[in-house]
Amino acid sequence: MTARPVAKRGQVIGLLGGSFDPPHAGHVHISKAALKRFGLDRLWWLVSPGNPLKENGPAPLADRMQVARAMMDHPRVTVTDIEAQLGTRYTAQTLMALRRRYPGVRFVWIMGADNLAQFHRWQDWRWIMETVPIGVLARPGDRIAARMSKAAKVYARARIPGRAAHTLRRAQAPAWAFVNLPMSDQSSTAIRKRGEW
Ligand SMILES: Nc1ncnc2c1ncn2[C@@H]1O[C@H](COP(=O)(O)OP(=O)(O)OP(=O)(O)O)[C@@H](O)[C@H]1O
Ligand SMILES: O=C(O)c1ccc[n+]([C@@H]2O[C@H](COP(=O)([O-])O)[C@@H](O)[C@H]2O)c1
Repeated sequence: MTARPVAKRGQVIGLLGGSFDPPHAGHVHISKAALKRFGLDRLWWLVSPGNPLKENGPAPLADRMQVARAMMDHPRVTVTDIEAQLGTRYTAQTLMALRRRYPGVRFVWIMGADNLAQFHRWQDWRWIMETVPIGVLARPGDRIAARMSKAAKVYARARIPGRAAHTLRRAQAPAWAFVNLPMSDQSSTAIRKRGEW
């Protein structure tokens, strides 16, 4: 386990949860874009003990952490295994625990478009929507599915236009923004399929 990340009151911290099995250039790309487009002070990579919706468990957490650290070298990004420390796996539980441990810090959930498309399958997804602002980044093949998703429809009125994405940091939930950006076609599945991990 690693040291718990430090955060100051008033900071706006983006949370990029993921299996990172393995981490890749797409993660680095969206992290830099998220910092900029959503006006985040910091971004934490929450390297998950295991996605609760995925049947096959990922590679050992220590291996994924090591590669993530080597790959994501940026002064405002922290790679952490805090979910394993908190004993949480579902995002709603993680957010509850983080909000308790970091009073005065504003958290923004960050995800790729593929996750918005499936978001309504997550545990307590409405609570997540109504508790933290959500920043969504375009991903090849998933933009339409994301925009047509149940979560996008149910919370259509809470959508902030992409050009105003920088206001997400101060927005009251429910609030979400979808930003288009030059897309990366990198994926962990493809890397695993090629036998490179
Ligand atoms: N190329 C990409 N473009 C946009 N978002 C991405 C990209 N790769 C990953 N993400 C986002 O980063 C977060 C963590 O992704 P994850 O670790 O699952 O990688 P992945 O490539 O999606 O893995 P897998 O193929 O195993 O599902 C998710 O919110 C995912 O949507
Ligand atoms: O809470 C849930 O029900 C839930 C269901 C699926 C995925 N998540 C989270 O979404 C993030 C992205 O997962 P993944 O496996 O696509 O990288 C990661 O932090 C998971 O814990 C969370």
